[in-house]
Amino acid sequence: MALLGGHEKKHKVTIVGSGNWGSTIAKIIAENTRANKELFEEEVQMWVYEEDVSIPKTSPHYDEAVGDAPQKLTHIINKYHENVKYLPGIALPSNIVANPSLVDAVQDSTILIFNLPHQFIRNVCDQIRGKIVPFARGISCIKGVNVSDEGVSLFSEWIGDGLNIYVGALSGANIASEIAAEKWSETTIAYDPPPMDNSRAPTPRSQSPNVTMTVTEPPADMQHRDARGRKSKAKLTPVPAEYPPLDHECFRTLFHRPYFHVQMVSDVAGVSLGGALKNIVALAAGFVDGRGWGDNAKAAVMRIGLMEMVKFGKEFFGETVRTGTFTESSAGVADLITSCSGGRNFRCAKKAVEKGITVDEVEKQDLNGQKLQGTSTAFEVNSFLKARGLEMDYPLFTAVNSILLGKASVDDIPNLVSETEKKPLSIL
Ligand SMILES: NC(=O)c1ccc[n+]([C@@H]2O[C@H](COP(=O)([O-])OP(=O)(O)OC[C@H]3O[C@@H](n4cnc5c(N)ncnc54)[C@H](O)[C@@H]3O)[C@@H](O)[C@H]2O)c1
Ligand SMILES: O=P(O)(O)OC[C@H](O)CO
Repeated sequence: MALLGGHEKKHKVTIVGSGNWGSTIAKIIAENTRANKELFEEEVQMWVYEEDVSIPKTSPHYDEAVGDAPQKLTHIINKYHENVKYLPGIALPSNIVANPSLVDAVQDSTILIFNLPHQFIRNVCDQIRGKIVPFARGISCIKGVNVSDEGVSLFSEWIGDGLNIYVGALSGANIASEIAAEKWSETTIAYDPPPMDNSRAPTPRSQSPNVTMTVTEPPADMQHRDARGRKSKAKLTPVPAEYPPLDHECFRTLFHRPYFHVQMVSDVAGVSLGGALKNIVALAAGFVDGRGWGDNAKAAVMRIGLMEMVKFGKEFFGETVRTGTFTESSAGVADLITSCSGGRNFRCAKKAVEKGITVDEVEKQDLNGQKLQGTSTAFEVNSFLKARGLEMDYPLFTAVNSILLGKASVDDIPNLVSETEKKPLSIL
């Protein structure tokens, strides 16, 4: 029987991750699957890294009979429709199912949303490799880059290559707590549909989208290209014609809300790098603010940081990366501004300088299990630059890493970045 959208099957969506941003994105998606039942299964699976959590006395869900006794986080989310640890005070739609089993949560899902701190993604992908729908497509909401001996890669591509699926990227000026409270914001989704998705695959014999199903191999000329324009390593399987197309319109419908406006673009590298590298700049902004230097100093590190973000993108991902993604989209300059105003990296770096303690110590004391991405990204990007003798070409990124390691102080920043003042302005 054909469904309303003219397709026999609907997409099933799983959110892999349930932290501050993961739970917020789950809320957005569950509202949209409920509103677009012709395209999506209403129920949304959310994989939760299981923990024992005590409900605080101040919570409306505190039960005298249970008291402070720890309960499973998945049980709490499914019973009270609230992630009391990572997104307290926000009602989650009842069509979100918190699932502690990663393999079970992703089973039969045709859309996978990866949303967890980047240090955990490797282990997660290892567990689900070969256990997902072969024609699934993904979106990575992770703000970080993957650095190895071979070089630097985007998490969207790293996940896609590992799982043999295509993965786009979502990033923007998106402080989760504001969006969860339905305060208006914008985001950018980079999705560059594989060519085979434009000429749909024949309907497979099996009626169930399980992993043993055989699907026709795409012709060689349908090989997808990665963000650097090279042939993608992922061996993609076409999406069967009985599903709604997984195109810009479909993803916009899945993510766009009246309070969360979506711009669709194709520059996956620019969007991903914007989200990852701004975290290093936000630490710098926190350092100078914590030192009491005020808005002029903060604007200076943001200016230099933006230059280094664009330079890094062009130098290591080639001309396919668009300068406009950094200077015009929510994933670029807008995210830089919001992160340097009220993000966790900014706030923790500021407090570290004010209190004379390390950023890691503030993270442990203040964030209740949430994870900063800027500290590890600063370290990873520095190892990558150092191995290539390029530290001095990125003086702000290098200064942030040196301050984190205790090898430089905030007072050194003006001298460390002063070479940038001698550079001529580029003509755009
Ligand atoms: N929070 C925000 O405002 C925000 C906004 C936009 C993007 N992001 C990005 O989204 C990504 C996810 O961030 P978040 O804010 O949802 O996470 P978070 O900082 O709230 O991190 C905690 C999450 O990590 C999980 N976790 C802890 N130990 C784990 C383990 N060993 N294995 C797997 N998971 C484990 C926890 O269960 C929890 O879900 C990050 O890349 C972040 O930069 C965050
Ligand atoms: O709180 P942060 O520093 O992880 O930043 C959150 C978001 O990335 C802002 O867009």
